[in-house]
Amino acid sequence: MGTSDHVIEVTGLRRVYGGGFEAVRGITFHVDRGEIFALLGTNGAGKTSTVELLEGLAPPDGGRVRVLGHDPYTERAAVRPRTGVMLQEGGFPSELTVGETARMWAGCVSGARPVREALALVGLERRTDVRVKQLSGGERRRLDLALALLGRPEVLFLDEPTTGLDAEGRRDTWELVRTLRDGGTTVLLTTHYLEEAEGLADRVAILHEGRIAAAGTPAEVTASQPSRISFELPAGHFLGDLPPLSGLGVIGHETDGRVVRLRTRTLQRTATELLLWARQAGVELRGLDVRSASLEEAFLGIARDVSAPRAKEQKEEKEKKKEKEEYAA
Ligand SMILES: Nc1ncnc2c1ncn2[C@@H]1O[C@H](COP(=O)(O)OP(=O)(O)OP(=O)(O)O)[C@@H](O)[C@H]1O
Repeated sequence: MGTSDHVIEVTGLRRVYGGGFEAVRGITFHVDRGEIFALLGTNGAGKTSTVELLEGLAPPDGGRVRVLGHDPYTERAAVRPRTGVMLQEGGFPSELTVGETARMWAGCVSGARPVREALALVGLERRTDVRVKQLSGGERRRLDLALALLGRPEVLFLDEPTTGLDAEGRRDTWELVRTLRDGGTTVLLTTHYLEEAEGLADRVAILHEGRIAAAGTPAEVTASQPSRISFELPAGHFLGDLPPLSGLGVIGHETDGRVVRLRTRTLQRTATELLLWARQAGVELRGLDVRSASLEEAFLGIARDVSAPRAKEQKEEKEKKKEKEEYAA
């Protein structure tokens, strides 16, 4: 792996499905040892298509993947024993019990941790004798995770590990992922729970239509989006009574009855000016709420920004085609 601490290295990666559909369109990123890296994106953005290439389940149609310094597809034997994989669909024999399934799996892994320990990590130690088919959806996800952990992997791939889990199950899973990371495991995961990714991931990449639309720490990604301030207009006051909004650094506003919502890229300045005005006017700003953009807002903003020019292009193309057809007729 050279001197680099990049446990996962992805360069110009492409995946094209039969019929020519390009699901992954040249993406580049890396994950360092002991990092939690979250791949986020709307449905169909290309997350699973990417993770499958990292797991060595298919060869890329362009670009390069390295996991622990090896090509996960052509050098599977070198990579597989050091990685743990939790797919979206586990698919193990449903007639076996939890314990039998885990023992069978452990038999295929060298240096496996004790089955009891793996099941205890995910809170399934009391379900050892239950048949897999009798488990709830959330319990199956936990069993998937226990199996991925059996080989004490250095790198863990988790594709939507908390889908189907209740709030407590999700919290426990994230806690476990954090503990594994603190123990030096490198984790690459996908999730639809943006709030949780924000608290958990060291770095994220937002995929949109097969491309990386934004990447960095959650703070870096959210910094590109405006902050928000909302409050209730004091009785007897109107929007026009506030100092000129552009002078406060406000870049957009809306009202809903007496509630005012402001957007700003200079949060401290706008909030300070607003509070100074309130003090001078001797009024209270009820329901005052001041907040930086969340990862969810950044996510929606990015999806909108990337889609808007595409939608415009498509509309123009349609109009041109219509004009041509009318001309031909
Ligand atoms: N085997 C396949 N053949 C053709 N197209 C596929 C195949 N698998 C996935 N796709 C398409 O590739 C695109 C990306 O799919 P992918 O499953 O990677 O997205 P995702 O980001 O994981 O979505 P989700 O959040 O819904 O799981 C989608 O448009 C999907 O329809």
